[in-house]
Amino acid sequence: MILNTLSLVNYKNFESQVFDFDAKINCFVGVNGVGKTNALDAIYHLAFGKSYFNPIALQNIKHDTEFFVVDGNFEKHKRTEKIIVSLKRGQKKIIKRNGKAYEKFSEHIGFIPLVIISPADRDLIIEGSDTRRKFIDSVISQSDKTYLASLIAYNKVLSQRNALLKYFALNNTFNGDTLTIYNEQLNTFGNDIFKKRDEFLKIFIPIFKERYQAICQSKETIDLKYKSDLFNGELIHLLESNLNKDKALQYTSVGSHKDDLVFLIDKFPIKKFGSQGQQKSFLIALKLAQFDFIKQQSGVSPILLLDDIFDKLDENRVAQIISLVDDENFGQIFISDTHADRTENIVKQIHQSYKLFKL
Ligand SMILES: Nc1ncnc2c1ncn2[C@@H]1O[C@H](COP(=O)(O)OP(=O)(O)OP(=O)(O)O)[C@@H](O)[C@H]1O
Repeated sequence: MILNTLSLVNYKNFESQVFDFDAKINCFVGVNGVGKTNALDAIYHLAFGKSYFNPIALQNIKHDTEFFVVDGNFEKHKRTEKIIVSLKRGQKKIIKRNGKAYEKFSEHIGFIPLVIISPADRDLIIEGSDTRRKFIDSVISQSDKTYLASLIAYNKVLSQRNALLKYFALNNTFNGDTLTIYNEQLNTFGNDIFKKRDEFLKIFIPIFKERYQAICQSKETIDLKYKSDLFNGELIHLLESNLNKDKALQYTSVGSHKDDLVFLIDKFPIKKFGSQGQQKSFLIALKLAQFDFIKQQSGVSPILLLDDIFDKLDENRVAQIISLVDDENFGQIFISDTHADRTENIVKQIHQSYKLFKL
């Protein structure tokens, strides 16, 4: 998977910009606030139809302008694929592949395999469990369309069940029949989600551990565990046995929407006991494992976006990451960094062609 050219019109701080990329390594360098991350985000936008950093679509349009257009020419399986994402104020976002607009954006997900490593990944460690579920979900749904469908269906039934529990409490009433229907539906979709998350993590965790050990050279041990209510039994039974609690809380307190990932370093939570460099190494390992998994599933090397990853890492860890990128069959890589010299020195050590874009 290669992005050959990228053209931006009114995308964040870019008024009009065209990039002609190298097939291997591309570096955006420049001072703070010049648009390095925005350039990476534009590439992310082409793969996922949305920004990685700013979920409010309208805020990605350049201030005081009416629309943005992000236009990329990719090469996949030796074919040219033109992806255009555009948004005009007051209208719906449009994603086109080779001139044809998608009816459902979810159909596009996975078409451009891409992994981003960014300082914003820290949210995976410090924020709530929904951030970690979104991470698992985004990895699985890049290679499994039915997973995304189960997830959407599960969330729909979940909000209906929660609304019903609220209605019961508000009107001091109860109707077990409607609840049973929701329980059965949640059970079907929830079991499917649990099975897929479990299967995915059984493959993913060993890859992740290997990646971490390669970066830190076995100085510390880390672990990643899947936590789910569904390890304690079928969801339908859990929903039944928690009914009184759910009625009191007025929401569904068990199920796949409570799943989490536990991150440990030397058996303790990394959030509290990991140093900044260890946390960063953990997140990079997580994302590199995501890269490996997607590559394994799709047979295509995802595009790798490395946003500001060299800060806070010691020379050894940077060297390890470089040798990983050098040794193995990585595809195209985009790097952003404030230090042009540092970046150039680093990429020179990788025996691949590169282009440096001074913004
Ligand atoms: N909708 C928008 N319209 C205009 N400018 C925007 C918009 N959204 C963000 N910006 C500008 O983009 C700039 C930030 O760009 P970006 O995050 O890409 O910087 P960077 O080069 O990665 O900086 P750093 O080195 O600090 O990480 C800011 O100046 C911000 O005001």
